[in-house]
Amino acid sequence: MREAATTGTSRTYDVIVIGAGPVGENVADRTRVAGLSTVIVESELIGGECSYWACEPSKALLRPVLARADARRVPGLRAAAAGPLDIPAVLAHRDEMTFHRDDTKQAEWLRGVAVDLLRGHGRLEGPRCVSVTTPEGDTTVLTARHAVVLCTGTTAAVPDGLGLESTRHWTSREATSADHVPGRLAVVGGGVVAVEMATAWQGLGAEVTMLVRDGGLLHRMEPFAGELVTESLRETGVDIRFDVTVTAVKRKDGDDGEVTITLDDGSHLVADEILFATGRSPRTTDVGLDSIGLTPGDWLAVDDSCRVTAVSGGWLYAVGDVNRRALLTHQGKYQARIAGAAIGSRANGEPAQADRWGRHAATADGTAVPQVVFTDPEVASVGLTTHEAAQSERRIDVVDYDLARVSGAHQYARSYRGRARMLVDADQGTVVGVTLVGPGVGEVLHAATIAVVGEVPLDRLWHAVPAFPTISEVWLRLLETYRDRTRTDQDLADITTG
Ligand SMILES: Cc1cc2nc3c(=O)[nH]c(=O)nc-3n(C[C@H](O)[C@H](O)[C@H](O)COP(=O)(O)OP(=O)(O)OC[C@H]3O[C@@H](n4cnc5c(N)ncnc54)[C@H](O)[C@@H]3O)c2cc1C
Ligand SMILES: NC(=O)c1ccc[n+]([C@@H]2O[C@H](COP(=O)([O-])OP(=O)(O)OC[C@H]3O[C@@H](n4cnc5c(N)ncnc54)[C@H](O)[C@@H]3O)[C@@H](O)[C@H]2O)c1
Repeated sequence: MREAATTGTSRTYDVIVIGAGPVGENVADRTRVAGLSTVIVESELIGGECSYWACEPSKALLRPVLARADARRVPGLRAAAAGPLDIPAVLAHRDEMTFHRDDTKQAEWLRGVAVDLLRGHGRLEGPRCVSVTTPEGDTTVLTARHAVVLCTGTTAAVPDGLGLESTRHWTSREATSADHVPGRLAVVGGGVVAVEMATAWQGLGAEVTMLVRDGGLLHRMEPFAGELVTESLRETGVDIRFDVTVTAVKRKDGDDGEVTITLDDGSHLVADEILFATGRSPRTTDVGLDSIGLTPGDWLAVDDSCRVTAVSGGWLYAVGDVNRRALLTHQGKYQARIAGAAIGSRANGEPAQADRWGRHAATADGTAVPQVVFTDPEVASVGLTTHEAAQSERRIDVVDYDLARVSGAHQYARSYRGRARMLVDADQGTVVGVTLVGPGVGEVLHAATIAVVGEVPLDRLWHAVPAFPTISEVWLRLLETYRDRTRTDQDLADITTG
């Protein structure tokens, strides 16, 4: 492969990546490993949303809250963990985890893997052509020999019609970077950001009210997940109001005053801050989609190798959040490894292995996306939910187990509350979905992911023995429950007679 070529303010590379979030970084690494000269364009910070305003800071805020909740359930620790959290220490830890929003180390990493970095805003100017406007206002034109990869991620979506353009409010960025605990925080939304941020800020001392338009929290997951999280948030003092819509938001005395929120039932709520955790929009409004016949602001549909399906010539890829397949860092990085390898093979004239579970197909996006929601209790899921299974053609058996009956859970916490569900494809005899809700279940999830991705027959899973006494023993209990339930009349006759 050829190295980068420079003429004046024009440069040619094999691959141009726009957006140096976790996904763009991984695409660039993989195309470089495949021997392709690669440039990455970043308009803000290398590391993207995840490193500075999403995964990392949110988990740094949540960790002390969840650790304290866990400690309070361990006999002998309750009194020691009764006190308030050391807020300056928590916020300082959060700032360390986000490197004080300094991306020097990430830039060094890019240099180390021989990826060129161009800071500025990238825009398509037609097939394989990208212009980059630097912060100083200069423009560089880049041409790609093989591929342009859009990894521009998403921004917070807020409702129209509330005048939010001129009313100070929080989105996920402010909720993860605030430097003080608000007295009263209203959280609009009932999805993942809403429940995590309500957990964090209530735990840090705010009085949180959740305003949820729909009838439950975490509505894309198994209903018992949202129910258990609701119960627990309410116990910690969060006021959760379902089936309400915000109709007006007004701040007193300009930017600094309290905010009055009007709801569609005519009631009002006064808070110090209001967080809109109401989903995401793709960052495609200003990336030159119109120059290639696409609509600015749209999500970018891709095939399993992450090639944009609406563009001919096979040169444009969209990887990570921006393709809407799974808005999760780990899944975007998985796509990045696959797309990077596919670009490498295609550039070398080799056919892509894009069949199901092939090297160049992000097959797991459709069957086995793991997710952990860091609430108390945690929610961990992979594969199908019961609702999704009902839409499929498959014959599915649903197996439930009360996690409180697992020995490891008893050891983990007194009065452990949790629940597990396993979905079995009755014809294949394999696990196609697992949801676990309970303290500490996040670390148990990967076994489920392996079972689903590996399509491990239940007959073989019996030989995967969970250590005693761990929460993983839930696997044995789920298998036993399924076995006992699916015994045939003949089996039962054999048992009673012999
Ligand atoms: C509060 C919150 C918590 C989350 N927690 C988790 C979690 O615990 N686990 C998890 O898996 N996921 C989590 N997510 C989701 C996760 O943040 C995203 O899935 C992930 O950041 C997507 O990575 P990405 O690289 O596709 O996009 P991003 O991280 O958004 O990065 C895109 C990059 O592209 C740059 N860019 C955009 N347009 C241009 C342009 N025109 N020119 C140059 N550069 C451009 C941006 O500046 C940015 O750096 C969370 C999200 C939120 C909001
Ligand atoms: N731990 C994790 O893995 C983690 C943590 C945070 C975020 N994320 C990812 O980030 C993505 C975005 O999360 P999110 O919570 O912003 O989105 P979401 O789609 O999960 O939830 C959005 C919520 O806002 C509600 N809503 C939408 N429009 C509304 C309106 N106009 N008024 C009132 N309510 C409205 C929806 O009903 C829903 O409850 C998720 O897809 C998730 O995968 C992951």
